[in-house]
This record gives sequence, structure tokens and C-alpha cells, in this order.
Amino acid sequence: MMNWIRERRAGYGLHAVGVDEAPTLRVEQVTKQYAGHTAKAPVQVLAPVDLTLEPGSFTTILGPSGCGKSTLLQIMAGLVAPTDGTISLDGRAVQGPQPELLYLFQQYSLSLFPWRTVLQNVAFGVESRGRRSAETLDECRSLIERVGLKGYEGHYPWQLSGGMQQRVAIARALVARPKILLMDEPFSAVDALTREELQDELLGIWQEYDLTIVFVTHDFEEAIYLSQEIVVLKAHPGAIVEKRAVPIAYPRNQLHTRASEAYLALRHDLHELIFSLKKKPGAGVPVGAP
Ligand SMILES: Nc1ncnc2c1ncn2[C@@H]1O[C@H](COP(=O)(O)OP(=O)(O)OP(=O)(O)O)[C@@H](O)[C@H]1O
Repeated sequence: MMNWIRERRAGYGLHAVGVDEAPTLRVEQVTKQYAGHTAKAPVQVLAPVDLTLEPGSFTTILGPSGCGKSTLLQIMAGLVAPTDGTISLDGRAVQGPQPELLYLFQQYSLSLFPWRTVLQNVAFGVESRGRRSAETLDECRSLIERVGLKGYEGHYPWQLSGGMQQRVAIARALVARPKILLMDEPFSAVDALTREELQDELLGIWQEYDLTIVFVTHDFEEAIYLSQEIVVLKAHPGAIVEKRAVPIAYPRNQLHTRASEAYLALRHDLHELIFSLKKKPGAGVPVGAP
């Protein structure tokens, strides 16, 4: 596997990318309370959550709407402060955004600059880290090719489909050389076929770049297809109710994997679990409520 990955990297001139191992990301006893809108008391969105993301792992956080998936991911990214508990990278506490961690917002297309071309948008990923040069522009071009957009370097986001815009956002993320990619429902707004294409692209990129990926979705089929481990959250307050390893080897295949016994058995279990957890979305539980 590793030889195959190195050959593909070399083919794109990307020797330096993702070579260093990602740090271990640890979530320990993390809770979150938000100020209540209607209730006077603050609302407990996350109960204590513990999670360890090993280098190179692909983990999906799955749960019903409003259970706190995005909040947990934003806390991991250092974008939102936990009320209690700690996030650490190889034992170093994370307070605020870190260069190793890259958070991809749910609405990728809105995160692109409409006045910048595809190449200029991707180049922003290096400019924002202060290392733009002729060499990095070549790296941007290689990544644009890697995500299947060769020939579109001079196009503007509004000239691209939703799926293509997401590919631009992924290339821009990769050029920043993150070790850990935190993705919040990235494929929820595209059609089913594009979604499958993007899932396969993402799996290829994950392996090629030795990334750790934490992926949020409420779609249990997407969770099974992509990940090594699925962490199921319940709502009110958000808390981990189950961690399931996905006993399916890579590379995965949209037709064969989804027809395999292991996939169907896990799909059945998760379907049952998610439906049992599904509650009407609400504003959460005021702290101190029974
Ligand atoms: N900044 C905020 N201030 C107050 N409440 C918030 C804030 N952000 C999120 N919440 C509340 O926290 C709860 C969890 O929200 P979050 O977006 O993390 O859930 P989610 O599982 O990602 O939902 P979805 O799948 O619908 O995106 C919700 O009840 C939401 O209203």
C-alpha cells in the first residue's frame, strides 16, 4: 500500500506533502454549554466527550440533527472553546487554530472567493500561511490536477458546478499541508452520483497524503462507506453512545462494498440505532434539567 501511495505522490510532484506522521488528537472530558435562547439557564450541548484520533485514521462522527456534531468538530479545530475538558495534539493542549489542523466548513462553495480564479483560490491556501512562490504555484497546479480540475485553473467559482467547487476547496485545503482534516458534512449538498465520486476521491486523498480525517455526517451509509471507525452521538445533551469499527478492507468500491455482507449488517445496526436516537430537534437541555 505504502509503495503505491509514494508512487502516486511522486507522479504529482508531491513528495513533501503528508510525509510526516500526523499527531494524535485527543479529546478529553470535553463539554459545551451555550447561553440559552428561551431558557434562562445555559444549554448543555455536549456532555463529557472522550475520543482519541490516531495518526492516519478515518473516523466519522454520526448522529441525528442537533446532537452537537459540528460543535464537537469546531472544538477539535480550536475554533470554539470547550466549557470544560481539553483537546491536545501529541499531548500539547490546543487553544485556538493550529497549523496541523484544517477545518472544512459545511458550505464549501461559500468559502471560495468569487473574485478569484480556481488557481488563485487554491493559492490562498499557501498565501494564508505565508509561503507563496513559483514552486508553490506549481504545487497548486498539481493539486488542481489531482482533484480532477486540470484545464479549469482560470475559471471562477461561479462557472463551476457544486461538486467542482468542493474539489477546489479540497485542493485549497491540501495545499496548506494539514495533517488532520476536519470535514463537516462536506457532501450533503451535491447529487447522489457526484457524492459517490467525491467519496472515492476523498478516500484516495486520505491514503495518498497519510491524513487523519474526522468526518461529520448524519448519513449512516456514507459513514460506513468511508470510515474505519464510526462514533455515534446522541442528542440532548450530545454524548457518545457507541463506537463501531467498520470491518471492511480498503480500497472500497461503491457497488461491491455496498453489497457486501459486512456493509449490510452494519447498515442494519446503525439504522436501528440512529432511529432509536432520533428525537425532534430542539434547543437542547437547560443545565440542571432532569
Ligand atoms: N453558537 C451557538 N449558540 C447557541 N447554541 C448553539 C450554537 N451553536 C450550536 N448551538 C446549538 O447546539 C446544538 C448542537 O448544534 P450542532 O450544530 O453542533 O449540531 P449538529 O449535530 O451538527 O446538527 P446538524 O446535523 O443539524 O448540523 C443545537 O441545539 C444548536 O442550536
